[in-house]
Amino acid sequence: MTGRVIHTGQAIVDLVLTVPALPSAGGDVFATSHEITAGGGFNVMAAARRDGAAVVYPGGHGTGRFGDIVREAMSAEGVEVTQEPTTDLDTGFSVAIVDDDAERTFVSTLGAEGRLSRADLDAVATTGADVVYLSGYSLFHEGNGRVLLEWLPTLPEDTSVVVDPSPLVGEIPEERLRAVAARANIWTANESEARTLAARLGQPAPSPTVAELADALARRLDATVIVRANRDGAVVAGVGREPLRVPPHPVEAIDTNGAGDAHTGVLCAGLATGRGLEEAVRRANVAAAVAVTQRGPATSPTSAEIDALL
Ligand SMILES: Nc1ncnc2c1ncn2[C@@H]1O[C@H](COP(=O)(O)OP(=O)(O)OP(=O)(O)O)[C@@H](O)[C@H]1O
Ligand SMILES: Cc1ncc(CO)c(N)n1
Repeated sequence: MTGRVIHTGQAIVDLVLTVPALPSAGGDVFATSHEITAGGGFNVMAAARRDGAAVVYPGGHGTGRFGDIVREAMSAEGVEVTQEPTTDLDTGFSVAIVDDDAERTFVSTLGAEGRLSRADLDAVATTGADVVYLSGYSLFHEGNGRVLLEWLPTLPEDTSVVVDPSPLVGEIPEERLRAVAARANIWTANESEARTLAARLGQPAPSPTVAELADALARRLDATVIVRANRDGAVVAGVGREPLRVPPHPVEAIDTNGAGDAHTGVLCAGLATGRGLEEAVRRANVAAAVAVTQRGPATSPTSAEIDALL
């Protein structure tokens, strides 16, 4: 059965500034280049669309220049946008400062995206074939997070709920993580955030290998856990199964930004279009590998490109 990817994150604008080095606090520097693009959760949606899934965006989007940018980008990728634009607010944005080592520093603010309501989510009429994607950016946002946590228990039993808890900023109470865990089927995180998550859940540190980390998290969360391990590919773990290492697609990385979003988008697309978990992760590794060979955030390949490389 084919379902849709219901993306409950936020489509916001990225203001990307490339600098030789970050100035210290109070300092000044000229950017060597700049770019204004749709970003944030849009990258996940674009990746899922390109791998052939129907994608629904129930989140907010504003009226103004930034709202126009994200709407145009979502329309170009064929994302179904269910809300009308918010009339009294523009779309939010991230200022992303990229230094010479491609290290990114983000400061983000939500506009219309910060006003998710229960009615917005109910309007999607999620079915058991659909895959719901949740990210830390919305789960740990005060207003949106509360609405999402109230909505999760109302989902059909068969709906897969995929959580990327990034960013695990600040003091996220363990009870909030537990409330998400009560409904989430699949957690996916990069290695450093998987370690942070394990620590928040009381996992005694240090957990030596990625496979052991994924396995420990799967038990703690009572769910399938995927740990993205950069140039080592990914590990899939679950309760009652041996952790499985899914090898990387070997490439020469140029810009790793957006690899995680491409990975998660293609993972969700695979599950929504009826692929098995392992196959979905294999495809996600290929898509993320292609994404790191190109500069920019929404650089995920099409289904045909992934098929050709598998
Ligand atoms: N150098 C590489 N070669 C091959 N595949 C890679 C490489 N770097 C990343 N990948 C692929 O991209 C996936 C996600 O990368 P990573 O583990 O860095 O996640 P992330 O930290 O969430 O990414 P991001 O840089 O977008 O935050 C990996 O699981 C892997 O499949
Ligand atoms: C999925 C995702 N990635 C990145 C950001 C930061 O802009 C966001 N809001 N959502």
